[in-house]
Amino acid sequence: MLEQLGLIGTLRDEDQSPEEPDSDSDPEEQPIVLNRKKKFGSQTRSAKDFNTEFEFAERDGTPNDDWVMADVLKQLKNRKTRTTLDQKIDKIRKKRKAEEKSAQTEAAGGSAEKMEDEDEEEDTKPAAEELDDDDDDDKEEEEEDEDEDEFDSGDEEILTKSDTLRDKERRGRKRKSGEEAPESFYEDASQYDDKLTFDEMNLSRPILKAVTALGFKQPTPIQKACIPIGLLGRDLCACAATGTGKTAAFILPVLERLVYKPRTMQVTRVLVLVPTRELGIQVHSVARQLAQFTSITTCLTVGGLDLKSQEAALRAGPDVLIATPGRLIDHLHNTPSFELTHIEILILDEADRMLDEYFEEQMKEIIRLCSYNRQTMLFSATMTEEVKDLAAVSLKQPIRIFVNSNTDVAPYLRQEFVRIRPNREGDREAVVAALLTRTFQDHVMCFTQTRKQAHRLHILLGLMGLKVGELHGELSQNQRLENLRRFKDEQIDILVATDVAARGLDIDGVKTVINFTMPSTVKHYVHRVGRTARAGRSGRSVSLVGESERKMLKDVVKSAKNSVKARVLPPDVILKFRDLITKLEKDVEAVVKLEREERELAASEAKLSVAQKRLDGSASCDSQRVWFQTQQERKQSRVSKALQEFDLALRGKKKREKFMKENKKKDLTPEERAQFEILKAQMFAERAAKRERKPKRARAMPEEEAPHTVNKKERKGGKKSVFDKELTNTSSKALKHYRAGPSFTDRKRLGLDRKRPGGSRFKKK
Ligand SMILES: Nc1ncnc2c1ncn2[C@@H]1O[C@H](COP(=O)(O)OP(=O)(O)OP(=O)(O)O)[C@@H](O)[C@H]1O
Repeated sequence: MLEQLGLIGTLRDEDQSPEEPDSDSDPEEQPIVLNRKKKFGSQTRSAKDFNTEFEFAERDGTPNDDWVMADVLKQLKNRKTRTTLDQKIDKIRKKRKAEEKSAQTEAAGGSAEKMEDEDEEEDTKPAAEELDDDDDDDKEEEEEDEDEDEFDSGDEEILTKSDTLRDKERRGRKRKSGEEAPESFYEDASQYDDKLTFDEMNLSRPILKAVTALGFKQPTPIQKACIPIGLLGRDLCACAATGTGKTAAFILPVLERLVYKPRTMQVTRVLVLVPTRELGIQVHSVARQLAQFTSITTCLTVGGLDLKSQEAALRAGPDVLIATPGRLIDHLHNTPSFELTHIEILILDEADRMLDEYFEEQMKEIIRLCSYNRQTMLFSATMTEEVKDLAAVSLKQPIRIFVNSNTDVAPYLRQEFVRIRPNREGDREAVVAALLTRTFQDHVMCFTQTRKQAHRLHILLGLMGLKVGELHGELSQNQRLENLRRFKDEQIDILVATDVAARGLDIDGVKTVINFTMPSTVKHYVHRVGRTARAGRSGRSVSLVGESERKMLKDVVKSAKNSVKARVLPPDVILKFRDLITKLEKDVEAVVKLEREERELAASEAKLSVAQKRLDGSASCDSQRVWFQTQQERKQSRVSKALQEFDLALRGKKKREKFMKENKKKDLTPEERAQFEILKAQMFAERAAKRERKPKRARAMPEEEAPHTVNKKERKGGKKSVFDKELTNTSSKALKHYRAGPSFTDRKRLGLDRKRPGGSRFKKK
């Protein structure tokens, strides 16, 4: 079977024969076995990953954060659409059903001979009607179940080589990564007191009370390692697998320090930066819940929520501010009296993302505005070079806490792959539809590379009668939060999302993550699949892997600690779903048309209302906000960045160029659509690789304070240093500054004599 699949050969070693499947039984009925040697259960869990006595998943009831969410929802702008996408999908489905019914009645009126013919046709029809019709009869359901058994019991194969080999590779890698992190810079504190309890952490009563209210019985390893160090006020750089409680690991010491050292002024003392709005809302919710029995105030400042109420909240000087970079900078420029000079603690959640190219300019600006004498803490499940680079310039004697390696997936995750055969790229939608209708019916997150594909999958699966929602950057904030809420509340079974939902989101009970295409990097993969198997629970990921994505699969297999499996769908099932999708294509178009019409109507209504207001003389003449980058500039820089990426991805790759050119204008076939998704991921990966090779530019403090970070290439090369810039800056302000020499604060900071050589600048007359 595996040879037929040809998976092992290219994945690992040509000569290596595949191992036998470990189980013939139905995986749905059995607890998921993640490691063939270690059976699932507390007795045999790897001591490395978790303490055997540690009951992560057990809590005293589910904490309720509705009260926190209610406050957030108040900040939403109420932009209503006429009808939701689901209503449109429903409308088209009903229309189609009615058409089918009338066709059937017409056919029933025909001759007996004709009827026989049609019956035969029905038999050859795919699971189509069985699948998309809610009123399936029992017989059909039975057939489905049989299919399911057949599929589940025999079709899984093990892909990976023995664990020993992987261990060897890991040891090799560890040694390597040890070399990458010179001890001179990082003090390593990855070892922690495994027996430490919350009570022994010197946390004050109101905080311990909140910990209990959240149902946390014991700290997780990353919490045991980070909380004591965070409390000491030390800078740290922490890495632990997804879903292992990093949020509380940084919130708890922060709150304790605020309780211990009460405020003397009404100023913001803690800043937590996150990459996405939803993550901001989530972190804010955790912070509020953990601070609920203290007088500590928190504030959320993320895009998509009401600016005015955020401004008012910021002016009050909340103790803890949780923000996304863009919105924060907007406030820094436009909210009078709001500044970061009093920030005592800066936290970057998803630090590698916060410090990558995308946020580079904004982060430089923010770090520059923060007080220098602060504690800085970096957290992520995937700490990388960029982090080390910025850590080198903005952390002071940092402590490195790596509870997991940066490619480790969640400990109880079972990883599976479905091979997409060459020239069968167009099967992806069919495979996903088959998986979602037959095997993974609820609590599923499905990731796509593009918003367009996410939207299409939503429509397609919706037309098949599944309860689906989507989450990506093209939706309004209302829609994003509403879809997330519906998924959390189990009103929808499947959430189709782009990478905007890949990091940090903690959605209770996600059982399965499906990757429509492999993400662009292993890092992205780790975060995507990290939406399941959280807080000590088990979960499963299923990734569709085509020819061009094998390299990525190979990387994932290499870093996997547990066996990685190949899931095989019977070809006839795929065929049936493919036919079904072809049949539904018209309906997809009809839904898209409804959407377009509604959009056009809304646009012309908006124009009308603006014109009306102008006529009435009531058009708003609000003063324009000042942008860090104006909307136009941001747009321009995005376009030029996209062009650069595109250029980079196509350079020397004629095939791609041809493909992109040919397919830009016409409607894409399923194959082309899938190919486009993969290309997008590849382009992203290439850009990331290029970035890796590029000398890093982020400099958060003067060079002399981080001498070991000065890049040799930069010194030699044409790149201008801060020094060069200073020499060539001839603005009157700069000249005055140089004539006067270092300021009092600079002298103090650099340990120079506090008095200027020539006495005071302002001599008494
Ligand atoms: N000590 C604890 N005991 C039980 N549950 C906990 C504990 N600490 C955190 N949790 C729960 O674990 C889940 C995951 O936590 P969190 O979202 O902080 O993970 P994370 O490590 O930040 O993940 P990611 O890398 O995906 O951002 C949350 O539901 C949280 O409430």
